[in-house]
Amino acid sequence: MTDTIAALASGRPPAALAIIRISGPAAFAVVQQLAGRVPPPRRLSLCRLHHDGQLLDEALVAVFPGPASASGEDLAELHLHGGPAVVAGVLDAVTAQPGVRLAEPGEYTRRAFASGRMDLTQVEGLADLVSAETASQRDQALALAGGALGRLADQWRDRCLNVLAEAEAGLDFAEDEADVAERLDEAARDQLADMADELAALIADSARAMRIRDGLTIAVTGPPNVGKSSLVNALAMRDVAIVTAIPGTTRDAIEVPIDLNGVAAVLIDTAGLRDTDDPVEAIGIARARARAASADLVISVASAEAPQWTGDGALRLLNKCDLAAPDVPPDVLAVSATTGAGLPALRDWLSHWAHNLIRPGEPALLSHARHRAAFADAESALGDAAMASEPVLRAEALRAAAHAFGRIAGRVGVDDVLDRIFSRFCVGK
Ligand SMILES: Nc1nc2c(ncn2[C@@H]2O[C@H](COP(=O)(O)OP(=O)(O)OP(=O)(O)O)[C@@H](O)[C@H]2O)c(=O)[nH]1
Ligand SMILES: [K+]
Ligand SMILES: [Mg+2]
Repeated sequence: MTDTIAALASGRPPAALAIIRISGPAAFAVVQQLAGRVPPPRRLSLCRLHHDGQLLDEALVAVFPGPASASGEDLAELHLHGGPAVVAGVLDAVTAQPGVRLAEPGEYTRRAFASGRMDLTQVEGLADLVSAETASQRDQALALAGGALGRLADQWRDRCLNVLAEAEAGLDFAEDEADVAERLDEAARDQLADMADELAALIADSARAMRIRDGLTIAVTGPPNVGKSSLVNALAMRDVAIVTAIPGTTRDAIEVPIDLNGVAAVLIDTAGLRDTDDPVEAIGIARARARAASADLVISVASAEAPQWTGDGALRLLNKCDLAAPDVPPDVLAVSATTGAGLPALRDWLSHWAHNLIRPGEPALLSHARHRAAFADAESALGDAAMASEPVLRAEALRAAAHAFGRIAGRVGVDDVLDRIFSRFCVGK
Protein backbone atom coordinates (compact mmCIF):
# COMPACT_ATOMS: atom_id res chain seq x y z
CA MET A 1 0.00 0.00 0.00
CA THR A 2 1.19 3.52 -0.80
CA ASP A 3 2.51 5.62 2.09
CA THR A 4 0.45 8.53 3.23
CA ILE A 5 2.58 11.68 3.24
CA ALA A 6 2.36 14.80 5.37
CA ALA A 7 4.18 18.12 5.33
CA LEU A 8 3.93 21.78 6.17
CA ALA A 9 2.86 23.38 2.88
CA SER A 10 3.05 27.00 4.01
CA GLY A 11 6.07 29.13 4.97
CA ARG A 12 8.28 28.86 8.00
CA PRO A 13 6.57 29.44 11.35
CA PRO A 14 5.80 31.68 13.13
CA ALA A 15 3.13 33.04 10.78
CA ALA A 16 -0.55 33.93 11.02
CA LEU A 17 -1.53 30.58 9.53
CA ALA A 18 0.15 27.28 8.78
CA ILE A 19 -1.21 24.65 6.40
CA ILE A 20 -0.37 20.98 6.77
CA ARG A 21 -1.24 18.77 3.82
CA ILE A 22 -1.82 15.05 4.15
CA SER A 23 -2.11 12.92 1.00
CA GLY A 24 -2.68 9.19 0.56
CA PRO A 25 -4.95 6.33 1.56
CA ALA A 26 -4.77 7.08 5.33
CA ALA A 27 -5.40 10.85 4.98
CA PHE A 28 -9.02 10.73 6.13
CA ALA A 29 -8.28 8.24 8.94
CA VAL A 30 -5.75 10.76 10.27
CA VAL A 31 -8.40 13.50 10.25
CA GLN A 32 -10.89 11.18 11.95
CA GLN A 33 -8.29 10.39 14.62
CA LEU A 34 -7.30 14.02 15.34
CA ALA A 35 -10.59 15.85 14.75
CA GLY A 36 -12.97 13.10 15.87
CA ARG A 37 -14.81 13.33 12.51
CA VAL A 38 -14.26 13.68 8.78
CA PRO A 39 -15.97 16.95 7.78
CA PRO A 40 -17.89 17.31 4.48
CA PRO A 41 -15.61 17.42 1.41
CA ARG A 42 -14.14 20.51 -0.25
CA ARG A 43 -15.09 23.05 2.40
CA LEU A 44 -13.45 24.41 5.51
CA SER A 45 -14.87 23.17 8.82
CA LEU A 46 -13.86 24.26 12.28
CA CYS A 47 -12.43 21.28 14.21
CA ARG A 48 -10.65 20.82 17.53
CA LEU A 49 -7.54 18.70 17.00
CA HIS A 50 -6.52 16.35 19.82
CA HIS A 51 -3.71 13.84 20.29
CA ASP A 52 -3.16 11.66 23.36
CA GLY A 53 -5.94 13.49 25.18
CA GLN A 54 -4.23 16.84 24.56
CA LEU A 55 -5.81 19.75 22.65
CA LEU A 56 -3.31 20.79 19.92
CA ASP A 57 -5.20 23.52 18.06
CA GLU A 58 -8.56 24.73 16.91
CA ALA A 59 -8.18 24.47 13.14
CA LEU A 60 -10.02 24.74 9.83
CA VAL A 61 -9.99 21.37 8.13
CA ALA A 62 -10.79 20.55 4.49
CA VAL A 63 -10.84 17.13 2.87
CA PHE A 64 -10.63 16.47 -0.87
CA PRO A 65 -11.50 12.91 -1.95
CA GLY A 66 -9.32 11.47 -4.72
CA PRO A 67 -9.00 11.27 -7.65
CA ALA A 68 -10.40 14.82 -8.04
CA SER A 69 -7.84 16.32 -5.63
CA ALA A 70 -4.60 18.23 -6.24
CA SER A 71 -2.52 15.09 -5.72
CA GLY A 72 -5.03 12.69 -7.29
CA GLU A 73 -5.30 10.87 -3.92
CA ASP A 74 -7.40 11.46 -0.79
CA LEU A 75 -6.04 14.78 0.46
CA ALA A 76 -6.61 16.69 3.71
CA GLU A 77 -5.55 20.21 4.64
CA LEU A 78 -5.26 21.41 8.23
CA HIS A 79 -5.27 25.22 8.47
CA LEU A 80 -3.62 25.86 11.82
CA HIS A 81 -2.55 28.81 13.90
CA GLY A 82 0.99 29.35 12.63
CA GLY A 83 3.00 29.07 15.84
CA PRO A 84 6.05 26.78 15.90
CA ALA A 85 4.72 24.66 18.81
CA VAL A 86 1.32 24.21 17.16
CA VAL A 87 2.87 23.14 13.87
CA ALA A 88 5.39 20.80 15.51
CA GLY A 89 2.71 19.24 17.74
CA VAL A 90 0.27 18.61 14.90
CA LEU A 91 2.96 17.28 12.54
CA ASP A 92 4.14 14.88 15.25
CA ALA A 93 0.57 13.73 15.88
CA VAL A 94 -0.07 13.24 12.14
CA THR A 95 3.12 11.27 11.47
CA ALA A 96 2.47 9.14 14.58
CA GLN A 97 -0.54 7.63 12.77
CA PRO A 98 -0.05 4.26 11.05
CA GLY A 99 1.19 4.43 7.44
CA VAL A 100 2.00 8.16 7.59
CA ARG A 101 5.45 9.71 7.05
CA LEU A 102 6.89 13.13 6.21
CA ALA A 103 6.83 14.02 2.51
CA GLU A 104 9.92 14.44 0.33
CA PRO A 105 10.34 17.71 -1.61
CA GLY A 106 7.91 17.79 -4.55
CA GLU A 107 6.25 14.53 -3.56
CA TYR A 108 2.64 15.80 -3.75
CA THR A 109 3.24 17.10 -7.25
CA ARG A 110 4.98 13.87 -8.18
CA ARG A 111 1.89 11.97 -7.14
CA ALA A 112 -0.31 14.36 -9.13
CA PHE A 113 1.86 13.63 -12.19
CA ALA A 114 1.84 9.87 -11.55
CA SER A 115 -1.94 9.85 -11.25
CA GLY A 116 -2.34 11.80 -14.51
CA ARG A 117 -3.70 14.95 -12.81
CA MET A 118 -0.90 17.01 -14.38
CA ASP A 119 1.37 16.59 -17.37
CA LEU A 120 5.08 17.30 -17.09
CA THR A 121 4.86 20.82 -18.53
CA GLN A 122 2.27 21.70 -15.86
CA VAL A 123 4.66 20.41 -13.20
CA GLU A 124 7.39 22.64 -14.64
CA GLY A 125 4.95 25.56 -14.77
CA LEU A 126 4.04 25.05 -11.12
CA ALA A 127 7.72 25.05 -10.10
CA ASP A 128 8.23 28.24 -12.13
CA LEU A 129 5.17 29.81 -10.53
CA VAL A 130 6.44 29.14 -7.02
CA SER A 131 9.77 30.78 -7.86
CA ALA A 132 8.38 33.62 -10.08
CA GLU A 133 9.59 37.03 -8.90
CA THR A 134 8.27 39.30 -11.65
CA ALA A 135 4.92 39.74 -13.36
CA SER A 136 6.17 38.40 -16.72
CA GLN A 137 7.65 35.30 -15.06
CA ARG A 138 4.35 34.76 -13.27
CA ASP A 139 2.30 35.14 -16.49
CA GLN A 140 4.54 32.71 -18.36
CA ALA A 141 4.47 30.21 -15.49
CA LEU A 142 0.68 30.41 -15.28
CA ALA A 143 0.35 29.67 -19.01
CA LEU A 144 2.64 26.66 -18.65
CA ALA A 145 0.92 25.43 -15.47
CA GLY A 146 -2.42 25.82 -17.26
CA GLY A 147 -1.30 23.27 -19.83
CA ALA A 148 -0.81 25.56 -22.86
CA LEU A 149 2.43 23.89 -23.97
CA GLY A 150 1.15 20.39 -23.21
CA ARG A 151 -1.82 21.05 -25.50
CA LEU A 152 0.39 22.50 -28.23
CA ALA A 153 2.70 19.49 -28.13
CA ASP A 154 -0.29 17.14 -28.29
CA GLN A 155 -1.63 18.98 -31.36
CA TRP A 156 1.74 18.61 -33.03
CA ARG A 157 1.90 14.94 -32.13
CA ASP A 158 -1.55 14.44 -33.69
CA ARG A 159 -0.47 16.23 -36.86
CA CYS A 160 2.53 13.92 -37.17
CA LEU A 161 0.39 10.86 -36.56
CA ASN A 162 -2.11 12.00 -39.23
CA VAL A 163 0.61 12.36 -41.85
CA LEU A 164 1.97 9.03 -40.69
CA ALA A 165 -1.43 7.40 -41.26
CA GLU A 166 -1.46 8.79 -44.80
CA ALA A 167 2.12 7.67 -45.39
CA GLU A 168 1.26 4.17 -44.22
CA ALA A 169 -1.79 4.09 -46.50
CA GLY A 170 0.59 5.02 -49.35
CA LEU A 171 2.63 1.89 -48.66
CA ASP A 172 -0.27 -0.24 -49.82
CA PHE A 173 -0.70 1.20 -53.31
CA ALA A 174 -0.31 -1.32 -56.09
CA GLU A 175 2.04 -0.82 -59.06
CA ASP A 176 -0.68 0.41 -61.43
CA GLU A 177 -1.67 3.15 -59.00
CA ALA A 178 1.81 4.65 -59.01
CA ASP A 179 0.58 8.06 -60.19
CA VAL A 180 -1.88 8.33 -57.26
CA ALA A 181 0.91 7.44 -54.85
CA GLU A 182 3.13 10.02 -56.53
CA ARG A 183 0.58 12.81 -56.03
CA LEU A 184 0.00 11.84 -52.39
CA ASP A 185 3.73 11.82 -51.90
CA GLU A 186 4.11 15.34 -53.20
CA ALA A 187 1.31 16.65 -50.96
CA ALA A 188 2.88 15.01 -47.91
CA ARG A 189 6.28 16.51 -48.78
CA ASP A 190 4.77 20.04 -48.92
CA GLN A 191 2.87 19.54 -45.73
CA LEU A 192 5.97 18.34 -43.90
CA ALA A 193 8.07 21.24 -45.16
CA ASP A 194 5.41 23.69 -43.86
CA MET A 195 5.35 21.96 -40.51
CA ALA A 196 9.13 22.15 -40.20
CA ASP A 197 8.98 25.91 -40.97
CA GLU A 198 6.33 26.49 -38.32
CA LEU A 199 8.44 24.60 -35.81
CA ALA A 200 11.54 26.60 -36.67
CA ALA A 201 9.68 29.82 -35.82
CA LEU A 202 8.51 28.39 -32.48
CA ILE A 203 12.03 27.28 -31.63
CA ALA A 204 13.49 30.65 -32.60
CA ASP A 205 11.10 32.28 -30.12
CA SER A 206 12.27 30.03 -27.28
CA ALA A 207 15.24 32.33 -26.55
CA ARG A 208 12.72 34.99 -25.56
CA ALA A 209 10.79 32.58 -23.34
CA MET A 210 13.97 31.49 -21.58
CA ARG A 211 15.00 35.10 -21.02
CA ILE A 212 11.65 35.83 -19.38
CA ARG A 213 12.28 32.94 -17.00
CA ASP A 214 15.98 33.44 -16.30
CA GLY A 215 16.06 37.24 -16.52
CA LEU A 216 17.93 39.49 -18.94
CA THR A 217 21.60 40.04 -18.15
CA ILE A 218 22.98 43.57 -17.99
CA ALA A 219 26.73 44.05 -17.50
CA VAL A 220 27.90 47.37 -16.04
CA THR A 221 31.43 48.07 -17.26
CA GLY A 222 33.97 50.87 -17.46
CA PRO A 223 37.25 52.11 -16.02
CA PRO A 224 37.94 51.90 -12.27
CA ASN A 225 36.20 54.33 -9.90
CA VAL A 226 33.66 55.76 -12.34
CA GLY A 227 30.90 54.62 -9.97
CA LYS A 228 29.78 51.27 -11.46
CA SER A 229 29.14 49.67 -8.08
CA SER A 230 27.43 52.82 -6.82
CA LEU A 231 25.09 52.71 -9.84
CA VAL A 232 24.32 49.04 -9.38
CA ASN A 233 23.43 49.66 -5.73
CA ALA A 234 21.30 52.67 -6.67
CA LEU A 235 19.39 50.75 -9.37
CA ALA A 236 18.85 47.75 -7.12
CA MET A 237 18.01 50.06 -4.21
CA ARG A 238 20.15 47.83 -2.01
CA ASP A 239 23.69 48.04 -0.70
CA VAL A 240 24.97 44.94 -2.48
CA ALA A 241 28.34 45.90 -3.98
CA ILE A 242 31.25 47.39 -2.03
CA VAL A 243 31.90 51.05 -2.85
CA THR A 244 35.15 52.81 -1.89
CA ALA A 245 37.23 55.67 -3.25
CA ILE A 246 39.99 53.15 -4.06
CA PRO A 247 40.22 52.21 -7.76
CA GLY A 248 40.08 48.44 -8.25
CA THR A 249 37.58 47.81 -5.42
CA THR A 250 35.34 45.38 -7.30
CA ARG A 251 37.00 42.06 -8.20
CA ASP A 252 34.39 39.37 -8.70
CA ALA A 253 31.42 39.91 -10.99
CA ILE A 254 28.47 40.54 -8.64
CA GLU A 255 24.95 39.64 -9.78
CA VAL A 256 21.98 41.59 -8.47
CA PRO A 257 18.41 40.73 -9.56
CA ILE A 258 16.18 43.69 -10.45
CA ASP A 259 12.60 44.05 -11.67
CA LEU A 260 12.28 46.22 -14.78
CA ASN A 261 8.62 47.09 -14.72
CA GLY A 262 7.59 43.45 -14.53
CA VAL A 263 10.51 41.97 -16.47
CA ALA A 264 13.24 40.14 -14.54
CA ALA A 265 16.84 41.20 -15.11
CA VAL A 266 20.20 40.59 -13.48
CA LEU A 267 22.59 43.53 -13.10
CA ILE A 268 26.22 42.43 -13.18
CA ASP A 269 28.69 44.73 -11.45
CA THR A 270 32.20 44.17 -12.81
CA ALA A 271 35.82 45.03 -12.06
CA GLY A 272 37.07 48.34 -13.50
CA LEU A 273 38.94 47.83 -16.77
CA ARG A 274 42.62 48.89 -16.71
CA ASP A 275 46.15 47.51 -17.11
CA THR A 276 47.25 45.97 -13.85
CA ASP A 277 50.08 43.91 -12.34
CA ASP A 278 47.86 42.64 -9.55
CA PRO A 279 47.07 39.01 -10.49
CA VAL A 280 43.77 39.03 -8.53
CA GLU A 281 42.55 42.18 -10.20
CA ALA A 282 43.64 40.80 -13.59
CA ILE A 283 41.37 37.76 -13.07
CA GLY A 284 38.52 40.12 -12.13
CA ILE A 285 39.08 42.11 -15.32
CA ALA A 286 39.10 38.95 -17.44
CA ARG A 287 35.79 37.97 -15.82
CA ALA A 288 34.40 41.45 -16.48
CA ARG A 289 35.20 41.12 -20.18
CA ALA A 290 33.68 37.64 -20.36
CA ARG A 291 30.46 38.74 -18.66
CA ALA A 292 30.18 41.76 -20.96
CA ALA A 293 30.64 39.49 -23.99
CA SER A 294 27.75 37.22 -22.99
CA ALA A 295 25.38 39.85 -21.57
CA ASP A 296 22.11 40.88 -23.23
CA LEU A 297 23.08 44.51 -22.65
CA VAL A 298 26.38 46.23 -21.85
CA ILE A 299 26.28 49.57 -20.07
CA SER A 300 29.52 51.54 -20.46
CA VAL A 301 30.05 54.00 -17.63
CA ALA A 302 32.37 57.02 -17.62
CA SER A 303 32.88 59.79 -15.07
CA ALA A 304 31.82 63.37 -15.77
CA GLU A 305 35.24 64.35 -14.44
CA ALA A 306 36.94 62.58 -17.37
CA PRO A 307 34.31 61.70 -20.03
CA GLN A 308 36.00 58.78 -21.78
CA TRP A 309 34.29 55.48 -22.36
CA THR A 310 36.04 52.14 -22.57
CA GLY A 311 34.37 49.49 -24.71
CA ASP A 312 31.31 49.98 -26.87
CA GLY A 313 28.29 49.32 -24.66
CA ALA A 314 24.87 49.66 -26.26
CA LEU A 315 24.09 52.18 -23.54
CA ARG A 316 26.62 54.85 -22.46
CA LEU A 317 26.29 56.58 -19.09
CA LEU A 318 28.03 59.64 -17.77
CA ASN A 319 28.08 59.31 -13.98
CA LYS A 320 29.05 61.84 -11.28
CA CYS A 321 27.18 64.61 -13.05
CA ASP A 322 26.94 66.35 -9.69
CA LEU A 323 30.70 67.01 -9.89
CA ALA A 324 31.10 68.41 -13.41
CA ALA A 325 28.91 69.50 -16.33
CA PRO A 326 30.69 68.57 -19.56
CA ASP A 327 28.90 68.43 -22.94
CA VAL A 328 26.83 65.25 -23.05
CA PRO A 329 26.64 63.49 -26.45
CA PRO A 330 23.01 62.91 -27.56
CA ASP A 331 23.04 59.12 -27.08
CA VAL A 332 24.50 59.34 -23.57
CA LEU A 333 22.47 59.40 -20.34
CA ALA A 334 23.81 61.76 -17.66
CA VAL A 335 23.33 60.43 -14.12
CA SER A 336 24.56 60.73 -10.57
CA ALA A 337 24.58 57.65 -8.36
CA THR A 338 25.10 59.94 -5.37
CA THR A 339 22.24 62.41 -5.87
CA GLY A 340 19.98 60.07 -7.89
CA ALA A 341 19.78 62.59 -10.77
CA GLY A 342 18.99 60.87 -14.10
CA LEU A 343 18.21 57.52 -12.47
CA PRO A 344 14.46 57.60 -13.30
CA ALA A 345 15.37 58.20 -16.96
CA LEU A 346 17.87 55.32 -16.77
CA ARG A 347 15.21 53.00 -15.29
CA ASP A 348 12.80 54.03 -18.08
CA TRP A 349 15.42 53.35 -20.72
CA LEU A 350 16.13 49.90 -19.27
CA SER A 351 12.42 49.07 -18.96
CA HIS A 352 11.76 50.02 -22.58
CA TRP A 353 14.72 48.04 -23.76
CA ALA A 354 13.63 45.00 -21.73
CA HIS A 355 10.02 45.18 -22.89
CA ASN A 356 11.03 45.54 -26.55
CA LEU A 357 13.21 42.48 -26.28
CA ILE A 358 10.85 40.32 -24.23
CA ARG A 359 7.40 41.48 -25.40
CA PRO A 360 5.88 40.22 -22.14
CA GLY A 361 2.29 40.45 -23.47
CA GLU A 362 2.93 37.84 -26.17
CA PRO A 363 2.90 34.28 -24.90
CA ALA A 364 6.17 32.42 -25.38
CA LEU A 365 5.85 28.76 -24.68
CA LEU A 366 9.19 26.98 -24.94
CA SER A 367 10.71 28.33 -21.74
CA HIS A 368 12.83 25.34 -20.72
CA ALA A 369 15.89 23.85 -22.43
CA ARG A 370 14.04 20.51 -22.29
CA HIS A 371 11.16 21.89 -24.38
CA ARG A 372 13.50 23.41 -26.87
CA ALA A 373 15.48 20.18 -27.25
CA ALA A 374 12.35 18.10 -27.85
CA PHE A 375 10.98 20.56 -30.43
CA ALA A 376 14.37 20.70 -32.16
CA ASP A 377 14.46 16.88 -32.36
CA ALA A 378 10.95 16.93 -33.82
CA GLU A 379 11.94 19.60 -36.33
CA SER A 380 14.89 17.60 -37.57
CA ALA A 381 12.79 14.41 -37.75
CA LEU A 382 10.17 16.26 -39.83
CA GLY A 383 12.97 17.51 -42.08
CA ASP A 384 14.08 13.89 -42.54
CA ALA A 385 10.49 12.88 -43.26
CA ALA A 386 10.14 15.57 -45.94
CA MET A 387 13.37 14.44 -47.63
CA ALA A 388 12.72 10.71 -47.31
CA SER A 389 13.08 8.83 -50.57
CA GLU A 390 11.14 5.78 -49.39
CA PRO A 391 7.70 5.68 -47.73
CA VAL A 392 9.11 3.33 -45.07
CA LEU A 393 11.80 5.84 -44.13
CA ARG A 394 9.24 8.64 -44.05
CA ALA A 395 7.03 6.65 -41.68
CA GLU A 396 9.99 6.01 -39.41
CA ALA A 397 10.95 9.70 -39.29
CA LEU A 398 7.35 10.67 -38.55
CA ARG A 399 7.24 8.22 -35.68
CA ALA A 400 10.42 9.81 -34.28
CA ALA A 401 8.82 13.28 -34.52
CA ALA A 402 5.67 12.12 -32.72
CA HIS A 403 7.84 10.56 -30.02
CA ALA A 404 9.71 13.85 -29.51
CA PHE A 405 6.40 15.68 -28.98
CA GLY A 406 5.28 12.95 -26.58
CA ARG A 407 8.33 13.70 -24.43
CA ILE A 408 7.10 17.28 -23.85
CA ALA A 409 4.03 16.27 -21.84
CA GLY A 410 5.99 13.44 -20.24
CA ARG A 411 4.04 10.65 -21.93
CA VAL A 412 7.18 8.86 -23.12
CA GLY A 413 10.95 8.76 -22.54
CA VAL A 414 11.30 11.15 -19.59
CA ASP A 415 12.44 8.87 -16.75
CA ASP A 416 15.89 10.46 -16.77
CA VAL A 417 14.60 14.03 -16.28
CA LEU A 418 11.93 13.41 -13.63
CA ASP A 419 14.23 13.55 -10.59
CA ARG A 420 15.77 16.78 -11.80
CA ILE A 421 12.38 18.42 -12.35
CA PHE A 422 10.87 17.36 -9.01
CA SER A 423 13.97 18.29 -7.04
CA ARG A 424 13.15 21.97 -7.77
CA PHE A 425 10.16 21.81 -5.43
CA CYS A 426 10.16 22.46 -1.71
CA VAL A 427 8.73 20.08 0.85
CA GLY A 428 4.94 20.38 0.99
CA LYS A 429 4.47 21.11 -2.74
N1 LIG B 1 30.19 62.72 -6.34
C1 LIG B 1 29.92 61.50 -6.77
N2 LIG B 1 30.65 60.47 -6.36
C2 LIG B 1 30.35 59.24 -6.81
C3 LIG B 1 29.26 59.00 -7.68
N3 LIG B 1 29.22 57.69 -7.95
C4 LIG B 1 30.21 57.11 -7.26
N4 LIG B 1 30.92 58.04 -6.56
C5 LIG B 1 32.09 57.82 -5.72
O1 LIG B 1 33.13 57.35 -6.55
C6 LIG B 1 33.95 56.42 -5.85
C7 LIG B 1 34.03 55.11 -6.63
O2 LIG B 1 32.74 54.53 -6.66
P1 LIG B 1 32.53 52.99 -6.98
O3 LIG B 1 31.09 52.77 -7.07
O4 LIG B 1 33.32 52.16 -6.03
O5 LIG B 1 33.20 52.92 -8.41
P2 LIG B 1 33.50 51.63 -9.30
O6 LIG B 1 33.41 52.05 -10.71
O7 LIG B 1 32.64 50.51 -8.88
O8 LIG B 1 35.00 51.33 -8.90
P3 LIG B 1 35.83 49.97 -9.08
O9 LIG B 1 35.03 48.85 -8.55
O10 LIG B 1 37.03 50.22 -8.24
O11 LIG B 1 36.16 49.85 -10.51
C8 LIG B 1 33.31 56.25 -4.48
O12 LIG B 1 33.99 57.09 -3.58
C9 LIG B 1 31.90 56.74 -4.70
O13 LIG B 1 31.32 57.26 -3.51
C10 LIG B 1 28.49 60.13 -8.10
O14 LIG B 1 27.53 60.05 -8.87
N5 LIG B 1 28.85 61.36 -7.62
K1 LIG C 1 36.13 52.04 -6.35
MG1 LIG D 1 33.09 48.65 -8.21
